[in-house]
Amino acid sequence: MIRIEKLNQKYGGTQILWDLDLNIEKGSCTCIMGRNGAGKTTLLKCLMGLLPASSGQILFDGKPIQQVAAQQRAKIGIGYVPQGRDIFPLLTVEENLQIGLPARRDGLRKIPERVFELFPVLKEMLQRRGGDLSGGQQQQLAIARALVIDPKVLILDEPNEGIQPNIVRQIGDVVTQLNQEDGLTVILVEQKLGFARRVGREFRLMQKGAVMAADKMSNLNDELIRQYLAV
Ligand SMILES: Nc1ncnc2c1ncn2[C@@H]1O[C@H](COP(=O)(O)OP(=O)(O)OP(=O)(O)O)[C@@H](O)[C@H]1O
Repeated sequence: MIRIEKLNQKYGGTQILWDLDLNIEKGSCTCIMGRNGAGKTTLLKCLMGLLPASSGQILFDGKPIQQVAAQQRAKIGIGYVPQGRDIFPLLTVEENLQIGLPARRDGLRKIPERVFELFPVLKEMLQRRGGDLSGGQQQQLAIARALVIDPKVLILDEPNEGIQPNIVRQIGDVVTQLNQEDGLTVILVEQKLGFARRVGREFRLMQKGAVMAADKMSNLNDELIRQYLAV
């Protein structure tokens, strides 16, 4: 579904991604892991078109997408939940959710009921301002907003940062449901090993801007953890 080949990215003169290769199969749930500064967020931003790549290829469903503008990538089915959530604090929950509707490929202009099945709290809070929600509720809203576009792939950047444990569990359950019941392909940048193991079915380990190891989550052993994740 997503194939990245020899991707290079630079911030000014500093190269962050180095000939990065990544392959994501349809229906998979993949955790991208690595120490701080390994380039995980930079990779997602390149995938979303929020940062230009200096060279390399990004294929989505077999087609190169580098020329597709960031705002068009939602329309081709890439749902993105950025680090820090980025919901609109002055808009209501309902307005935050409606923003994604024009990007739907099927023309539906109503928030799908599935979103409220997954996040019932949002239904109760439709008229509240986004900025008045708790951090955990804002994260749920950010995920719901990405789902409103009916994505083919859902990309989440550290969805559990600064969120209380019971909401982290709920978010994990929702991601698992989306992947296993709805067949949605999921890519998750995650630092917390426990969450990654519970939710991810595959892993990719990054170091210095490249993917160093890729396998099923059940094969994430102590040696790999020591080499690529331990601080
Ligand atoms: N806007 C920027 N300008 C210059 N350098 C940047 C910028 N954003 C990130 N970097 C650098 O790029 C490198 C990779 O950062 P990135 O955020 O992609 O890493 P990460 O693996 O997501 O780390 P973290 O887990 O800390 O979010 C880091 O060295 C960082 O300092």
